[in-house]
Amino acid sequence: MTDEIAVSVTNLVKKYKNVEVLNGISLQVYKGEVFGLIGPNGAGKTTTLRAISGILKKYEGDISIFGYTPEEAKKLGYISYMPEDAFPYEKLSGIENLEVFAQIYARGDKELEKEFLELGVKIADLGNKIYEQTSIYSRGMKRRLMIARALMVKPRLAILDEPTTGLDVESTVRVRRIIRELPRSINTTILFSSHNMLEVDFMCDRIALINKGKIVEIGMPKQIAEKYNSKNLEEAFLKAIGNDKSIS
Ligand SMILES: Nc1ncnc2c1ncn2[C@@H]1O[C@H](COP(=O)(O)OP(=O)(O)OP(=O)(O)O)[C@@H](O)[C@H]1O
Repeated sequence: MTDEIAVSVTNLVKKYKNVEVLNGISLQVYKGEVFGLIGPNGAGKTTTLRAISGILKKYEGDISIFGYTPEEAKKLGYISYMPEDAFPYEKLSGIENLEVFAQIYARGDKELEKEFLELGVKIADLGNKIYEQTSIYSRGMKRRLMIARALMVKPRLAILDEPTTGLDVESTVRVRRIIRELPRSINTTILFSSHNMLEVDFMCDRIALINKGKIVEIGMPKQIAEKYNSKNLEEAFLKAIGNDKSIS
């Protein structure tokens, strides 16, 4: 991690038919960081990630990705985004799915394409199943393939929307390990979302707690827990939003 800023979001506001779903999000992610955007269902995580990834174009406020607008950064190939509902092409095998993406990102450089593919196979870690059609994959296998696809191209910024949601224990542990360990070796910054406040301690350098379209806290998980004199982030979150009466 360095002091260089990878993502800077200033006063991000998003309205749908005059309803503000993001009301003034500001955050910064440093280069090389694993940064978690954590909050309950409907808090605004996906909307924030879609704006940062250049998919959501209409919003108020400023977003800068390594000094570029999200759309510019996307065109430059700096961003790799995995949506919450990312699915492989079911008619293709796992490796063919990776090949399609490797080709696009390598932009004609055959050596680079090979390098991406090798890394993708390693991250997915699906053994011989990588050669089988993805229609037979379990949910966890599909998710691992999608994460491999997003990370194998060594993007400057990988944005993963709820990478562990709905996975069983084994797949969750594997995915958490990838997110925790890979960025350093491939020089990537990771921004991901989760509504599981208990998993992020292990995964993140820093987190932002988001609720009802607002950031309620930003910092290292341990510091936030300590600030609210809480044994974990879930408890700290409830205290931060003024709902600590529910804790016995
Ligand atoms: N296209 C849309 N039109 C209207 N409202 C929307 C639209 N997309 C999102 N919203 C609303 O914006 C709010 C934030 O949604 P968002 O998907 O960003 O939350 P989230 O934190 O990612 O939730 P989850 O954990 O359930 O995925 C919600 O109230 C949602 O209903």
